[in-house]
Amino acid sequence: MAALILFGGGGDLALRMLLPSLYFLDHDGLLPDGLKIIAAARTEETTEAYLKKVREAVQPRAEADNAWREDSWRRLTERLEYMAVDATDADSLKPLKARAGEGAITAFLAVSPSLYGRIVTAMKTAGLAGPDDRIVLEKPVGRDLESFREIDDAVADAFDERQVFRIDHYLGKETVQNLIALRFGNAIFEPLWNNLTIDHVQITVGETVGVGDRWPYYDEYGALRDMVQNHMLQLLCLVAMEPPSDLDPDSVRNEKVKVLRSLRPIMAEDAERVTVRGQYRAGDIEGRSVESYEAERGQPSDTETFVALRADIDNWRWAGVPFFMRTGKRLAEKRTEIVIQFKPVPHSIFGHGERGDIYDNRLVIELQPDEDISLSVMNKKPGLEQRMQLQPIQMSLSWGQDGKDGAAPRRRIAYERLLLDALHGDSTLFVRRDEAEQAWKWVDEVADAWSCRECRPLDYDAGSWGPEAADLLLSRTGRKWNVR
Ligand SMILES: NC(=O)C1=CN([C@@H]2O[C@H](COP(=O)(O)OP(=O)(O)OC[C@H]3O[C@@H](n4cnc5c(N)ncnc54)[C@H](OP(=O)(O)O)[C@@H]3O)[C@@H](O)[C@H]2O)C=CC1
Ligand SMILES: O=C1O[C@H](COP(=O)(O)O)[C@@H](O)[C@H](O)[C@H]1O
Repeated sequence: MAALILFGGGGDLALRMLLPSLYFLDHDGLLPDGLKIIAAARTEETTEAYLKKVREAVQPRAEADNAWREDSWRRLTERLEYMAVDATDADSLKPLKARAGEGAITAFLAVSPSLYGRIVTAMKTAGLAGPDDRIVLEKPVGRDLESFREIDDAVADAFDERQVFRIDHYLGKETVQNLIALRFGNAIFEPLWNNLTIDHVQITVGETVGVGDRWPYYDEYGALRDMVQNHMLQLLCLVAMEPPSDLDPDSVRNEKVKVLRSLRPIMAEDAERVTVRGQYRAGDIEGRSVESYEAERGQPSDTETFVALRADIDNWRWAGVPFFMRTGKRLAEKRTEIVIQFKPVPHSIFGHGERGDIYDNRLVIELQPDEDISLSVMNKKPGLEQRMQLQPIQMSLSWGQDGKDGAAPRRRIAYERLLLDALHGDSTLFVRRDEAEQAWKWVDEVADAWSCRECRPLDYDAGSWGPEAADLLLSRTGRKWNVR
């Protein structure tokens, strides 16, 4: 019988994301028959007390989706138990091994990455790293290339690469997978997907939340390492990669690595021209006053809570097409989107002026708050005017209403897909070692460029779209952000 072990089973990630995901999977009958789930952390508590906490976390979320059923909850509780263990201590893990039984083990490390090395070593000693076992690692693995390699070497000492599942939860998001379907399941986009037709690409991950209590972690990492190294570069790879020969994990990941290897390094002399660092001061968000990062942190800090960058991909497909990325905390909106901005028509036959009424076509892949893919195209305004009037319209390419009773399907938590794939041993949506290495290499160069130039973060008001310099990054090249 297989077992899933959640190290850090009482932590924020486990209670907010992993256990609700497991509830939904069980509710939908998707968990493997007989799968045991063992939540493990150091706190001494009974399974009963633990289940009470889990229920408090899961029930409101499931009710909000009209998916709370007592019999589904009972089914989950029959397979879920809690064990108090110190995961860094092999002796403490031995009873866990006995409880997990003989089947394959999937261990999810929802603990601080600083413990990964010691935990995998203890797992190996305790017999929890057999050839059929798997390990799932949460990001961030390391703080730079060197520390990534140090941790990953310890992991590689216990597990083969095929057993290691490095999570980037953005890859579990439905729209991110839909991007793969859009690009490679349709013939119409591929001929346009290059520097002949595309002017530039924008990737925005805006958050309204602040850093808050997470500052001890965040202050050491900042937005570059927390978001760009992983989520944003993964999105960039999926937009920019060549068509893989199939959906085999290595075929897809080989293509992503090629993109990362083609990223032009950002050197110290480029830092001011192609990057912007920011940090929020106090401001208003959604009608509420919020404090500055410095106040949350309790002292001044040089950590960036906002980054905007221009990335260039030096290959045939993308030569001359800038990829603009921006992400930040305490921005005006919670909004994640990828914008593919097409070039203008070569000559306008409509009206006067340089371009007449024409707006350039734009494909917007929205991940949050809504999931949607829309293409803006020009259309004739209805009417009998002498001169034909045009208007842009948005064509939504979203998936259809194919849920139960014709309703839209439930929006799944990204971890549902990823947990299921890890349990089935499918690593397509996980990050391979060389991918993480290349991403760290590029990010390290940006961080080095900043420290060479002593680039301090620029202030921005909470509730804005970041420092003005982020707008200038585009306007200097005659472009602008889709949302400002
Ligand atoms: N929270 C989030 O939204 C996100 C988190 N992550 C990553 O997920 C991981 C966990 O984060 P988060 O849940 O926020 O952290 P928390 O601090 O909330 O939880 C950590 C958990 O680890 C347990 N733990 C600590 N030491 C040990 C040990 N030696 N043996 C067994 N269990 C231990 C703690 O319980 P106890 O003290 O009882 O041992 C606790 O249950 C981190 O890598 C983080 O970067 C990534 C993306 C988002
Ligand atoms: O990994 C992380 O992601 C979240 C944003 O995730 P989302 O799914 O809500 O977009 C971010 O808040 C956090 O700082 C980062 O560690």
